[in-house]
Amino acid sequence: MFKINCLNPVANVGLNLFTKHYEMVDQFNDANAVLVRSSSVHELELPHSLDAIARAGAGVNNIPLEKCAENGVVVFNTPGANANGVKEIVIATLIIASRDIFGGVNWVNSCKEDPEVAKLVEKNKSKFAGTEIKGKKLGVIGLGAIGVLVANALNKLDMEVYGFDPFISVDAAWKLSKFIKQAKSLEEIYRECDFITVHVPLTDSTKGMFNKETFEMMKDGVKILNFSRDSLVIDEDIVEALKSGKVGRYVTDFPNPKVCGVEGVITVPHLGASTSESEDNCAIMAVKQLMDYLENGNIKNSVNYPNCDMGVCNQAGRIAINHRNIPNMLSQFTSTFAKENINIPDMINKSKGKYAYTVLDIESPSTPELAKKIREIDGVLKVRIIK
Ligand SMILES: NC(=O)c1ccc[n+]([C@@H]2O[C@H](COP(=O)([O-])OP(=O)(O)OC[C@H]3O[C@@H](n4cnc5c(N)ncnc54)[C@H](O)[C@@H]3O)[C@@H](O)[C@H]2O)c1
Ligand SMILES: O=C(O)CC[C@@H](O)C(=O)O
Repeated sequence: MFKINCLNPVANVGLNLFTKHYEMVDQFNDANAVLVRSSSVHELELPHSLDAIARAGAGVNNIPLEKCAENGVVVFNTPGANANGVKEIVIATLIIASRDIFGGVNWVNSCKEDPEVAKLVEKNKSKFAGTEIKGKKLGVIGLGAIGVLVANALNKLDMEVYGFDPFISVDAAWKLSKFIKQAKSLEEIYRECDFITVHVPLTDSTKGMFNKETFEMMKDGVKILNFSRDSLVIDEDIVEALKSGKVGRYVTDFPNPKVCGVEGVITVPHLGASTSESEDNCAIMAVKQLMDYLENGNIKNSVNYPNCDMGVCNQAGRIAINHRNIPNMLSQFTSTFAKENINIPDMINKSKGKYAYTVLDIESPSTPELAKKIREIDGVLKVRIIK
């Protein structure tokens, strides 16, 4: 029986895929696998029972990836599963940010007792006028699952779109419309664009990328949208830039005390992926990936271990090993089986950075004694008997 803990509510359409071999548990410490959305795992001790964490979403900055890898815990995410949800909210808020729609709506609500409200509106509406997005320059930073959809969609709404992503995948490049212009540097985006939307992960190199110096390069009144992560932006600097008029509007999906209520900031309560479609897609993908890992040892869409697909085991036994990516590991695994006179008809070994993963199908059922012998090899981080 596999024990599953949910750190955040995850859509039932995903949870319902778990079969009778799975049990939901309340405690993180009792789990073999964990489903999480935005809750932080950084502060939690990883129990020995834990084999995998699946992030029902894209960003994994709430999970200690290295600590998990060291403990043989595979971390999954669900690439692209919520990208359309984010694309749609970016389009909506970009249009909202181009006029003072919220200012106007709030003002009208404050006039609700006035019997002359209709006349008042016609007299005052010019205070809330803005510009159209057609023909304006949009910079899209990060052309992954979300950035590509955003760039293509806003180009179809007649914006002149510039994209910047030095690490763009072949897959994403195929999906990008030929009308998207390639920016050669971030600086080009900062200097040229009227609107900038950012779709990169939060990493050491992207943290604080919107700061005093970068705001100085931008056009006066530039409108910035951040549906990626809070810490990409230095709050004190953007508040200053909004006050001076350098930045015209800041749309953020990550409200915090420094930006909430500041004039020119449109705070959205982390709604980027909050659509039933996105939540269902993420839950289904996360649960399927966990089940395939727990039942078959296969890895798909991990962010700290390599992908690996051995299908369903049709031999007598299967052992899965999470280990360091160092010399001499494979020969030690195979010689352990050779000493027991056990044949290995099939195996796979993959690596990703410092970590590697090996699955061996063997001609007799795996035993705890065999698993113990493998676990004792220096560099092995976890051994699981799949069959
Ligand atoms: N607001 C929400 O609810 C919500 C939902 C989904 C994702 N997100 C955030 O959006 C981010 C992007 O999501 P995605 O699904 O598009 O991820 P993705 O992995 O498909 O795309 C990220 C892209 O950023 C690029 N990139 C990385 N560093 C870069 C840099 N320094 N400059 C330019 N490009 C860089 C990568 O090459 C990749 O193409 C996630 O990491 C997450 O933080 C937020
Ligand atoms: O789970 C959510 O609602 C947000 C997910 C989003 O931030 C992500 O990175 O995928």
